[in-house]
Amino acid sequence: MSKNLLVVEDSKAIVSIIKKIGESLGYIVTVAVSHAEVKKLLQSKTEFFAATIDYALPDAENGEAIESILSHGIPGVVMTGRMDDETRQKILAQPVIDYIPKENSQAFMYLKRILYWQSANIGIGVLVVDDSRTARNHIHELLQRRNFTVYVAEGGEQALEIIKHQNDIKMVITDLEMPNMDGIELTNEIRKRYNRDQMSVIGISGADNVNYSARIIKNGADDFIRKPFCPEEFYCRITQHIENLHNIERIRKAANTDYLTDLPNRRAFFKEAKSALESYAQQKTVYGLAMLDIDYFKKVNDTYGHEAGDHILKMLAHEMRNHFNGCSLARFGGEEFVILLSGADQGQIYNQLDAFREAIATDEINHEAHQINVTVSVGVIFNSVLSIEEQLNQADVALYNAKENGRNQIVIYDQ
Ligand SMILES: Nc1nc2c(ncn2[C@@H]2O[C@H](COP(=O)(O)OP(=O)(O)OP(=O)(O)O)[C@@H](O)[C@H]2O)c(=O)[nH]1
Repeated sequence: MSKNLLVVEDSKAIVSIIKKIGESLGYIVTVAVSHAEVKKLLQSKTEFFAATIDYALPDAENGEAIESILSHGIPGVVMTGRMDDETRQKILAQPVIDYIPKENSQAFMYLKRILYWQSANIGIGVLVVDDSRTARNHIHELLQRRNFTVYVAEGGEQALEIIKHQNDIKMVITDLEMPNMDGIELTNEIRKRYNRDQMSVIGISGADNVNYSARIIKNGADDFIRKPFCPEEFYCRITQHIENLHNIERIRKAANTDYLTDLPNRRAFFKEAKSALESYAQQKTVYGLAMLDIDYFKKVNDTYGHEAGDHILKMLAHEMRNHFNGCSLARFGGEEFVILLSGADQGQIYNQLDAFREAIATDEINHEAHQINVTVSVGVIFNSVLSIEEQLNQADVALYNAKENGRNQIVIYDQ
């Protein structure tokens, strides 16, 4: 669902930039050019997810709009042309999401990141570990402003218990000096279970010991923040680490996904299928491994064009997801797909595959002005003790036979 963003700004040029940024991130943007307009909007029924607030407005030159907005529980990012330390301190003394000096175009790039993460942070868990309640509460409050789901622990053992049960946790912020298990031991324990691509660990300490920062990083943490810290620095570092995790996840997904159909690719399938076959063998589950290929696909491309061919591949993947929900699916390349499915017995698996074959043969796929019919041939192998590669070869032999026999049919590999 789209979220409302309130943009408080009296410069038309800046309004237009922030509006574009907000809309590019899917926000519905409402603009107020004065404090009077802000007050009016705050009386309305619109619920604002966040606000960007210009510090100086014609009728509120000293940041009065900030308090109005924050007092309505709306998280606000303050944008200001004033660079003096007094203004900065005054703004940061209030519970704002962040403060951005409008120095150059980088300020707007930074705003875009904040607005993106303000929404994307929902659902990301961060665990705060500190034996001091005051310190815990302070960090908890800072993280909540950024919409993270915050968990707290008083020490290392409790932290490990929470991590075990909450799989949304992507970051742990830990104090270093704690009784029983300290931050360094905790970091070590976390790294035995999660690598740096999976969870970020940040150490925090107010101790004078200058070796702490290097020590915790050498023990597996990603960063160190010295207390007392200013919220600005805290937010910059947190955002950077969350972005790193997100980028790694994106790269991993891209490496394992077929760009056209969004199905797992060959590499991802092998990994998934190997562990599925192990568990089928242990539990004596009946399964079928099917290779599927679109018939005369070259002719489809030649007749309707490559785009129509792409559309058919996407539609076929969509239908596969509908028919084989919960099974391992993949596009192996070209017009070739793989399905690994379990069932009560071979007959039931065969019928499931045949229902799919029939649905594809019956469906008309609309592309531009054309209604296109395609059929698929399938080769399937049932439970086997051979390696996955060999099983796939045998399914491929069966697929070849299905093509030879006239296509639009399923052939079972005769073991
Ligand atoms: N549109 C589109 N076509 C693709 C893609 N990948 C492979 N192809 C086409 O798929 C066709 C496969 O042709 P062939 O291997 O001759 O097989 P076929 O025409 O389907 O014939 P049979 O498999 O024997 O029924 C070729 O024309 C490829 O260009 C793709 O990503 N998009």
